[in-house]
Order: sequence, then C-alpha cells, then structure tokens
Amino acid sequence: MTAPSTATSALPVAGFPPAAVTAAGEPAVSCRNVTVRFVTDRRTVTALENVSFSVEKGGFLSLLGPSGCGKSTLLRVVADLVSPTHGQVNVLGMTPQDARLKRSLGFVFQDAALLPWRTALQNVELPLEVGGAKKLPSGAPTPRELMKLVGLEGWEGSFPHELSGGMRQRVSIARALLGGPRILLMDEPFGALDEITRDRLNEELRRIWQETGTTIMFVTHSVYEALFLGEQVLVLAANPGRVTELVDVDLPRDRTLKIRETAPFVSIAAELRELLGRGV
Ligand SMILES: Nc1ncnc2c1ncn2[C@@H]1O[C@H](COP(=O)(O)OP(=O)(O)OP(=O)(O)O)[C@@H](O)[C@H]1O
Repeated sequence: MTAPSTATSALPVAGFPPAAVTAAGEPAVSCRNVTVRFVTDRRTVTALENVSFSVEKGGFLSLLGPSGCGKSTLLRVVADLVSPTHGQVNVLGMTPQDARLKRSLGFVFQDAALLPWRTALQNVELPLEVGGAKKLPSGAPTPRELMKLVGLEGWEGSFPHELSGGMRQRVSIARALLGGPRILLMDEPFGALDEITRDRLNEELRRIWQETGTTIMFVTHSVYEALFLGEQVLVLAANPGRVTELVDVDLPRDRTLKIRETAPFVSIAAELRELLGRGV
C-alpha cells in the first residue's frame, strides 16, 4: 500500500513561520566543547569529545558518521535526554531542559513507535493527552492539518497495521510536528525503509522543511541522504566521537532527486565520502 502523492510547493503552514521569515543567521542550536562520557560497570565510553557546532534558525543539518560516533547521543543531548559531562548546549537561547519544557522540540526515531490500538489520527493526537498540554498553542496546525502536510489526508482512520512502513513514519513525523515545535530532531527515521520509499520521503521531508520553516537535525549513515537533505552536513568520527568537519552544501534550495545526478552533487558526495573515511 502506498501513500497518496502530494504536490510539491513551498507555501507556509499555519502555526509555523515561513522559512523566509525565520531569523537566518541566529543559532537555533549551538554546542560548545560538548563531551559525553558514559560510565558503566564494565567500561567508560567517551561518546562525544569536545564537539562544537551550531545550526541556524530554519536550517537543516545532517549528522553523518560511522556507527558509534555519537550521532544519537548528540541528538539526545539537544533533546535533554542525556546531560553532557562537559560543555555548553544552547537551544533557542535556552537550556535543553527549558526548551523541552516549552515544547520547542519534536523527536522522530527510526521506529515509528505508534500505538497499534489507536488510529493514525489518534496517534498524532497522542502528545496532547500524555504531555500535559491539553490544548494546542493558538495558530498551531491541527492533527488533521498535519496529516495533510505529511501526505496522509484520507488515512486518518486507519490503524498502524493497515499502513506501510513509510506511511507509519509519516504519521510519526506528523506527531512530532504537533504543537509547531521550532526544532525537529530525527534519528535515522528512514533507515529501515526500502530505497524507493526512502527516496520519496527524502523529497517530502525537504518540502515539509520548506513549508514549516522548522529547524531540522537529521541523523543518517548515508552520504546521499545527508547531502540531498542538508543545507549543512556535520561529519563525525568515532572513538571518541568528534567533529571531522562541518560542510556547507552549496546546492539549490529547491531539490528533486534528479539533483543526485548533477556534477556539484557528485563532487560534494565524494568530498563527504573522503571525510567519512578519515574518521573510521
Ligand atoms: N546509555 C548509554 N550507556 C553507555 N554507553 C552508551 C549509552 N548510549 C550510547 N553509548 C555508547 O556511546 C557511543 C555512541 O553511541 P551512539 O548511539 O550515540 O552512536 P551512533 O553514532 O548513533 O551509532 P549508530 O550509528 O550505530 O546508531 C557508543 O559506543 C555507545 O555504546
């Protein structure tokens, strides 16, 4: 079963700032010398060491690196799920904890993690029931509007088992966008999907990003996904997790998958591959 296709456009969505009016240049997220050490009975792991970078408001940052280089840990630090051992983290001028309490952050995981007994729409509505905020902020898109945004208009009453993997992941993106978060953190959300579905969702995500103006941090192992999606790519190395380089992606803002066949794309992909190789 496939999701209905949606027209590509860059119209702003109610409740989100249009990309053009987000304050470009101001950081949405910045990390300075962030180190995270996990101490267990058996060993101490330095998941991140002296990691510094920033993402501007309305930006799209891909996090690319080998397994174990701390990509998920870095998203968790921003989401206030892990506290850094050292260093400073600033999220929209706040601590990660304040940003979380103000519901400025949405999180999408690799597994869509939908409740099987609730319909797609009821899954999108879930944060309203469990998060303490019974009402949406004024002007924020409704769950039905978000279903439309992710291309699932008409599927509101379907249960997760009636949806394809790609459709379930769309539902989890809609759920993460409930309340109009300023920042969307995505941890390999398309990693378990087949290539065609993944490609389609990559295009959809660029559209959603342009329409909502939401700042996105996106974790992936794939050079092509990181480059197609990101305005910047943060390349990380492992053991300990550290920054190899922050690469600016000089490609047009409006992208279709065809861009992957162009010379600039191929050239930046080769650069990223070389940087990745350095960190393994
Ligand atoms: N809660 C934890 N306790 C102990 N060690 C942890 C914990 N979370 C992560 N680690 C360790 O920190 C390192 C970085 O893990 P992380 O999951 O952030 O890497 P990753 O780049 O996201 O990996 P992958 O691409 O395989 O998902 C790993 O060595 C991992 O074992």
